[in-house]
Amino acid sequence: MVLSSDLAAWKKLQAHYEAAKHYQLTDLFAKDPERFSTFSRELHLDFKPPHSPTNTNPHETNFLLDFSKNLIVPETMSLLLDLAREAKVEEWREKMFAGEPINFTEHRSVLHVALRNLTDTPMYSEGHNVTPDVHAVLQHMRETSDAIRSGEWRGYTGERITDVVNIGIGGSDLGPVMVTQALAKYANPEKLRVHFVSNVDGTHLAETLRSCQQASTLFIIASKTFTTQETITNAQSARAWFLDEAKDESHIAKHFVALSTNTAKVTEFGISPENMFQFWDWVGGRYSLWSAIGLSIAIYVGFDQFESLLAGAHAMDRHFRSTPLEENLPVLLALVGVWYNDFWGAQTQALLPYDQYLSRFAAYFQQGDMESNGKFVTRDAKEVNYQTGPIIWGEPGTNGQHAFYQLIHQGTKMIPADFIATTHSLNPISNNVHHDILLSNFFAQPEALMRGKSAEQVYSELKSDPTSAKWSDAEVQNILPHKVFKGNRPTNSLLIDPVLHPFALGSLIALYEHKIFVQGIIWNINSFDQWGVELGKQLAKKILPELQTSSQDTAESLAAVNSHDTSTNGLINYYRQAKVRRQQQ
Ligand SMILES: O=P(O)(O)OC[C@H]1O[C@@](O)(CO)[C@@H](O)[C@@H]1O
Repeated sequence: MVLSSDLAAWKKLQAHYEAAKHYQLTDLFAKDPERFSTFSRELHLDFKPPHSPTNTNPHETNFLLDFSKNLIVPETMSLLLDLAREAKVEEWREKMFAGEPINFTEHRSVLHVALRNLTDTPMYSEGHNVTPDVHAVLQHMRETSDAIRSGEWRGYTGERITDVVNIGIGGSDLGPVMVTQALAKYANPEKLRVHFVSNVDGTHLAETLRSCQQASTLFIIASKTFTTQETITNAQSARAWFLDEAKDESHIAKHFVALSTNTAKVTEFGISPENMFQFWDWVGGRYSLWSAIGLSIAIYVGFDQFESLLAGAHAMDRHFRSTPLEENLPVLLALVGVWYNDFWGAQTQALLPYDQYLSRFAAYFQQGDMESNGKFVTRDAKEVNYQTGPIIWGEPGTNGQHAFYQLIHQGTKMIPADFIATTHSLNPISNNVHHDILLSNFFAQPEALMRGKSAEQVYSELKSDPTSAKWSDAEVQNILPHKVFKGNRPTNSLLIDPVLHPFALGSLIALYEHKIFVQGIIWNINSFDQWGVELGKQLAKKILPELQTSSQDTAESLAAVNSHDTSTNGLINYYRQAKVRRQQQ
C-alpha cells in the first residue's frame, strides 16, 4: 500500500462526502428515531490482576460512546470500516501485539501493551519474552513505593521522604503529571507530595525546590535515553542543590533514583544500578507511563492504584484486540476522526473532559497524538497527499465554555470535539449538585452544537423578551445575525460509569492510544518514531556556545554573531548585548 488516498474505500468516501456535506444533523435525527441506538456503543470492561489478592480496588468499568451527533449515516460508517480493512488495521494490530519491529525506522517493536500485561502470558519483542522482565520491574517499583510511603526509606539524616521530584520531559513527564492529577483522590499530600520539573528554564527547578528540603526529598531522574539536555541539566542542578546541603556524595543513593533504558549513562551520572528502574527500547516515550516512568505515580497514590491503572489499560487492550471493528471503540473514534480530518478539512481535534481530574488529559495527548501522527511521509517513503495527524487541544469543561466555546459555536472552523464525563463524582459535595450542574453542561453543549439556533428562533426570542420586544425592526435586524448559531457541528460523547478510578483511567488512556494507532495505520505512516524533534535540538546545540560572553566584553567591543540568517543573528546579538550591558551595570 502506498498512498491511502489511492485506496478504493478512500475514493468512495470522497464521493460519499459530496452527499454528506449537505447533511443536517437535526434532519438525520428527525428521520431516524433509532439513530442514537444505531450510533452508540456500551462497553463493559473487567480484569482483576491475577497476582494481587490484596488489591481491593474496583477492576471494572463501563463506557457509553455516543457518536450519533456526527455527520454520518450507516453508509458512511460502512465505507470507513471498509477503509480500515483495506488499510489492514487488523493485520497491523496483530503485528503490534506480536512484537514485530513495526517502528521500522528505529527497528523496534511497539509493545507498550506488554507493560500492562499482568498475566503470565508471554509477550515477545523480536523473539524475547518480555513478560518476566516487566513483572520484575513492577515488583521493584512496588517495593520502592511501599518503602517510601511507609517511611521505611529514610534520607541521609534519617528523615522520611516527604517530597518526590520527578525530573523528566515529554513522555517522561506528561504521563505521570496527568495521572497523578487524575488520581489525586488516592494520594495523601499532607504526608507525601509529588512535583514535576520538566522545563530547562531554571525557574521550573528553582520554584519547585523552594518548597523542598534536601533531607526529605527524593529525586526521580526520568529519561528513556538519559541524554535529553533539559533533563540532564535539571538533574545536575538538583544534584548540586542536594550536595550543597548534604555535602557527602554517598548520600546520593538515598535521594536519587533513575528511570531509563541507558544503564551506562545512569551510572555515569552517579546513580547506582540498584536505584535504577529499567525499561526498554520497545517502549515509546509517549507510551511509557505504564513502565518504570510511572514510579512517581506508584509512590504518590500507592502501587495498588498503579496496578489497577495497568489492569484497566490491559482490559482495553483485550477489547481492542478481540472486538470486531464495528463494535471496537478505538476503531470507531479513529474512523470518525479520519472522516473529518481527511474529508471535511478539519484541522484539529478537541478533547473536552468534563472532569477536573482530567485537566491535563488534552496536554498528554498532544504528545501522544501529535508526536505519533504528525508525519508527512508514508511507510513506503512517499510524501502524503492527504492530511495526517490533527492538532490536539482542549481544556476541562465547564472552563472551556468560558474561554473558547465562542469559536466552537460561532466560528468559521469545524472543530470535532470529544466530550468525556463520568456518571458519578468522586466528590459529590453539596448533595451532588455540582455534578448535576457539570453534567447538564456536558449534555447541553453537544446538543447546542448540533441544533444551533435559527434566525427564526432568534427573532421570536427577541420579540418575546420584554426589553428587546420594544426594539424597532431595524434594531432587531441589526442584532439578529449575531445571535444565530448555525449548528450542525459534530461531537462524540463518552460517559464513564461510575467514576474515574484507576482502572477506568487506564482504560480511557488506552482507548485513545489505540485510536491513535488505528489512524496512523489508515494514513500508512510510522506513528512510533519522532525524527521531527531532532532538528531544533541540533540547531540549539550549535547556538548555545554562540551565546557565551566574557566578563571582559563590553557592549562596544562585543563581536557580532553572523553565522545565521539576519533574523536569527539579530536576535542572538540583541541577547548578547543585553547580557553584556547587564554585566556592565
Ligand atoms: O525520556 P527521554 O529520553 O528523556 O525523552 C524525553 C522526550 O523527548 C522526546 O522529544 C524525544 O526526544 C520525546 O519523544 C520523549 O518523550
